[in-house]
Amino acid sequence: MGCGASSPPPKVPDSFTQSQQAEDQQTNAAGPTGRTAGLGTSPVRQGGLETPVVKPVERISMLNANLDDEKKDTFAAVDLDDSSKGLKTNPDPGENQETTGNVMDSANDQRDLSTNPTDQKIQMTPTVERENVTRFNISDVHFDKVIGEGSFGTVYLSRNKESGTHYALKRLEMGHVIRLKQVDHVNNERRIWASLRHPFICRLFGTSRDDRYLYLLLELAQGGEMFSMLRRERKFCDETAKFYAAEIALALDYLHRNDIVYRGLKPEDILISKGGHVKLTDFGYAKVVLHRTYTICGSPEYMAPELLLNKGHGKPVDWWTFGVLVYEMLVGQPPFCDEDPMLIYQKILAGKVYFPKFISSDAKNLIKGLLCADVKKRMSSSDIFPHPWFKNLDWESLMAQTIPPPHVPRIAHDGDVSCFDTYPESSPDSSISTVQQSDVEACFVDF
Ligand SMILES: Nc1ncnc2c1ncn2[C@@H]1O[C@H](COP(=O)(O)OP(=O)(O)OP(=O)(O)O)[C@@H](O)[C@H]1O
Repeated sequence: MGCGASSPPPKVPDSFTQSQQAEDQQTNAAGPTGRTAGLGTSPVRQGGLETPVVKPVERISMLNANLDDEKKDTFAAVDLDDSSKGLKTNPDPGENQETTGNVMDSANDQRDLSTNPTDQKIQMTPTVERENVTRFNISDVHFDKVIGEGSFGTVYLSRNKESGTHYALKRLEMGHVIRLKQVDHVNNERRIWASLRHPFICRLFGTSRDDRYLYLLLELAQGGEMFSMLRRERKFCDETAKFYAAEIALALDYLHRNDIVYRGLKPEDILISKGGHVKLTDFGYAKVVLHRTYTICGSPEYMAPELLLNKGHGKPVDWWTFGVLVYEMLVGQPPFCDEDPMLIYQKILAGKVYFPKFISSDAKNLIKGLLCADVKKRMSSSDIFPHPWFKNLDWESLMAQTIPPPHVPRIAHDGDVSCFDTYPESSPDSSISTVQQSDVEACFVDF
C-alpha cells in the first residue's frame, strides 16, 4: 500500500481529545488584534505533554472564505499514494564556527551569519552554549511598542538606549511559565536558539531577567509575518512561493543537520527581513532529537499524522509541515482545514488532498511527496533540493541572498515596524506576582 492510502481515517485517540478539552479551558486568551495567540489554535505545552489548545479561530474561517466556490470546483482530490522514495540519511555536517558577539552590537551583522549551513555543525555542549548568548542588563533596553503576541510571550520593538540599535525583545512572565510547567521548554528554547547561526533564522543575541520576567533579545525582522502577507495577497504565485519555500528548506535542513527538530512551522513564525528574506522565529517547540520524541505539539492544520497517532516523531515531522506550508502558500489555505479541529485531524489521517488545477504538476508532486503519511517514504532535503519544482533555482545564490526577493518591504527607518499589526498600549499589570528568588535560581539560572 502506498503512503497515505485511502483507508478510513483512524480514530483520534481519546486521551488526546480529553487533554485537549481540559487545556482548552486554560488558555483562551485572544490577542488585542482579535487574533488568538499563535495560529489561533495555539498549543499549550504543559506538564511535559504538549497538547494543542483548539479554538475556533478567525484564521480558519478567513482561510475558508478565501476559497470561493468557483475555485472549489476546480479542485481535484488526490490520494497521497505515490512519491515513494527511500529513507534519506543526513550527511555528516562539517565544522561549526562559533562566534561570541557583543550582544548590543551585533544586530546588524547579518552577513556574519551567512555561512553555508550545510557545512556547519552546532556545538551543543553547555559550555559553548553559555558563551553563545550574552546576559544583558534589561535597564539598558528601551521598550518601544508591542509588535507581537504569542501564547507565552509578548514581543516588543526595543532599542539599546546607548547605541540606538533596534531589536525584537520577547518577554515571558516567569510565574506564567512556571504555572504552565513550561520551564524546560523555555530553557530549551534559549539553549537551542543560542547556538543557531543562519541567515534565514532570527538571531538570539542575549537573555536577561528581572523579578517578574525573562527576556530574549532577538534580531528584529522588520518585514512582519508571512501570515499577514499571505492574508493580504490571498495566495502566492508559483515563483514567490518557491522563493520562500526554498529559504525555509535551507533553514530546516540546517537545523536537521544539527539534530534539531523545529516542530513549529507556521506562517506566523516565518518573518520577513528588511531585505525581503525569510527569518524563522520562535524556537519554543524546537528540540534536539536524535531518534524520536513523543510529545505532541504544533498547530492543528500543521500536525503530521505520526504526531496525531503518537507514534513518536523526528525530523520528518518538519518536512510534513513544510508540505502544508507550500500548499498554503500556493492555494491560500492549508490542505487540511475545518472550523472543527477534530475534523482537521480526521482529514490529516485520511490523507486526501485537493489540488486546484492551477497548481503545477511539479509543485503537486513535491507536496504529495511531503504530505506522505509514511515517514520512511516522506521526502526530505535530499529529495527537495534536486526536485524539479526547484529546477531553475541556484541554491548557492539563494543562500548568499543574491537572488532578489519577490517582495521587499517598505521600511522607512530602522525602527519602522509598520509591517506588523498594531497592538494597544499595554499598561503595567499589577496582578503579576513576583517570583520567589529561590524559584528563579532553580528554574532560570541560564537567563
Ligand atoms: N525577531 C522578531 N522580529 C519581529 N517580530 C517578532 C520576532 N519574533 C517574534 N515576533 C513577533 O511576535 C509574535 C509572537 O512571537 P512568538 O511566536 O515567539 O511568541 P510565542 O509566545 O512563543 O508564540 P506561540 O503562541 O507561537 O508559542 C510573532 O508571531 C511575531 O509577530
